[in-house]
Amino acid sequence: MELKEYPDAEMMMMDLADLLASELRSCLARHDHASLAVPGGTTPGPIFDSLCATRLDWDRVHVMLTDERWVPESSDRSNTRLIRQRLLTDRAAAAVYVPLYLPGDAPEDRLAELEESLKPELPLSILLLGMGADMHTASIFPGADRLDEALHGDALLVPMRAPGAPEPRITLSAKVLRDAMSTHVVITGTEKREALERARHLTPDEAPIAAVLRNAIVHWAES
Ligand SMILES: O=C(O)[C@H](O)[C@@H](O)[C@H](O)[C@H](O)COP(=O)(O)O
Repeated sequence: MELKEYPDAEMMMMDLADLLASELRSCLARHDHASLAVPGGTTPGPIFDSLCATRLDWDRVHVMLTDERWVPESSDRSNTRLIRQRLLTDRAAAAVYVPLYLPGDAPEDRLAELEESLKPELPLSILLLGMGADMHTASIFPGADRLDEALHGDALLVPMRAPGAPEPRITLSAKVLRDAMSTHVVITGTEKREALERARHLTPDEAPIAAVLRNAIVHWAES
């Protein structure tokens, strides 16, 4: 794992947007398309605000989420809604969106279709992850009902229910996350920095973020 510390979060978000753009450009120079997976939650919005205005061949970029809360897009808990509003806009409106949610009562109802549309995107070219103070990443939560399958199984996508998550989730599995060509984790604040340090000495079953740290660059700013 490599840790990059920044003087402040604003600078970190701008730098990360530039870094993701340059990785996308170099991937597009070698392949006909690039796949970019991004988290939802509260941290990455400013990265999206900057990245969406970047000049690149967005129509060859396939964008998806690392995980989704199983709520309709009209909900303000929807990560799809977040990236439609803040990433798939401006120049990036030309990107191809690969969904991680389809209307249905439960993630299990639409799992097969979602997996089919994900398959051609793998391995992911560029993966950006968030992390919770409980050391979850994507929606792979400690104590989740299908944690073992998400960490150690062959599935690409796993439905999840966890004490720390108010609604059912769907998440890329650790296998998909680990196979990404380039992995960045973005975190802010002292609590998450301490959680990261703890995770480095724990197993993925205790600290799911540990499953992806080996090849990741972690970007951190205090605030
Ligand atoms: O849907 C989600 O919640 C995310 O994709 C999740 O994995 C997120 O990255 C972490 O929970 C951190 O969330 P914050 O950035 O809100 O702290």
